[in-house]
Amino acid sequence: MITVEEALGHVLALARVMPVETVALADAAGRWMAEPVAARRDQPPFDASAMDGYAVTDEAPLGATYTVVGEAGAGHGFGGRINAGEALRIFTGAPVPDGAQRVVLQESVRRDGAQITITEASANTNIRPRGDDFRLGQAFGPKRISASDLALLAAMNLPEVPVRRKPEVAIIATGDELVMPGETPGPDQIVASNSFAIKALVEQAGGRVRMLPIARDTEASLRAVFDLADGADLIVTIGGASVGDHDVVARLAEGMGLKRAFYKIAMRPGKPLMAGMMRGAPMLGLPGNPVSAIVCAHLFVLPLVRAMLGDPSPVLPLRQARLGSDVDATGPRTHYMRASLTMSPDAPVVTPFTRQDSALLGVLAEADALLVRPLGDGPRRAGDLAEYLPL
Ligand SMILES: Nc1nc2c(c(=O)[nH]1)N[C@H]1C(S)=C(S)[C@@H](COP(=O)(O)OP(=O)(O)OC[C@H]3O[C@@H](n4cnc5c(N)ncnc54)[C@H](O)[C@@H]3O)O[C@H]1N2
Ligand code: MOO
Repeated sequence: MITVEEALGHVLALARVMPVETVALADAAGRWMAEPVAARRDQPPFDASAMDGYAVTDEAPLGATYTVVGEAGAGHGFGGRINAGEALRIFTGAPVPDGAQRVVLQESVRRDGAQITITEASANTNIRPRGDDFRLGQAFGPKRISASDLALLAAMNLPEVPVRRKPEVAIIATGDELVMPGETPGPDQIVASNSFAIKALVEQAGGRVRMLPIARDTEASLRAVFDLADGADLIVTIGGASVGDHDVVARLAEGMGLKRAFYKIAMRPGKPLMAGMMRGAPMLGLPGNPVSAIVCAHLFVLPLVRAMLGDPSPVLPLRQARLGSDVDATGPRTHYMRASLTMSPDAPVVTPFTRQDSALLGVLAEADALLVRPLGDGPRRAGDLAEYLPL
């Protein structure tokens, strides 16, 4: 068995960065920019007023008076220049006229006809200089595009963005015992669950999912479903990964050309994970136990998807917290314990649940974090520092 770190290295080595496509800005949220983009203009494109008030040519000392000579609004500049003793009525976002040194707030003047008098002096110029936000040609990205990034790209006048094509992940649940949610299970059957969590995780990471029909534990059925995965960028199977007589995924995948990178990891849950290249696409064979499959998706599927999207840091760093309870020594496998996370004044506190069976979806749904107990670690006391992965 190899360690989680070694396995991650092998998994990331399977990644090929996705090709580039161009999408409209309105469709770019959450996509991965493929290359830096350059601003097509200065922002603001002119010295702009930050307030509603009057533009004047000096420091507007208390008691100074000016004659109002015209008006500028957002989208409607004055066009001319102002001279000493003159003021321009100006509104937020309007171009500041040539000659102006500051904009006095309208609350800080008294107006009589065309005459204004300063009633409150201020050191603020209330002018946003041209290019204060960004400059023509200024580079931005590449990164995953957030809501704020969309606004910035729009302001840069970039109607389209080059992004990485979303990797398509084929998900194959396997097992004679499985039916889809909403169907009526036979007496020996259960409802397939893991694939829904894994689909959601892949989509959150920026991939898309081809959800394939459940494969039965026969060579013919698995072969047929594998054929449906043709053309996917990543194949994820669930179940049939262990040593049982009906665990046919590994055997069949190898018969179909899987070039295995590894099989079995020193981790709990998730020991019988398998990875390799199959028909030109990376394949991850996840164990069937629901929590094992979902933990493996967090630890391996998501970093692989992120690497395919060009994320330079596809593996999320572990975080530190204080243990909320004593924990036993770990055995020969790194234990990813389902845990709750609470806040205390100095540090977060991570407390593992008592029940850690890898079949318990109810416990997983309660969990905020996976407490990472390194393999071979001794017993630890409440209050000791420990590492966790947020869920
Ligand atoms: N003799 C041994 N038995 C087992 C070992 C072992 O080392 N020696 N490893 C155990 C571990 S650890 C795990 S994890 C499981 C993994 O087994 P498989 O990957 O072969 O998974 P299955 O046998 O197909 O299923 C296990 C369990 O999970 C349920 N399952 C499967 N797929 C789904 C799904 N899509 N949704 C919900 N539940 C699913 C399935 O019904 C089984 O109950 O093997 C141990 N055994
Ligand atoms: O590794 Mo299994 O995934 O412990 O339940």
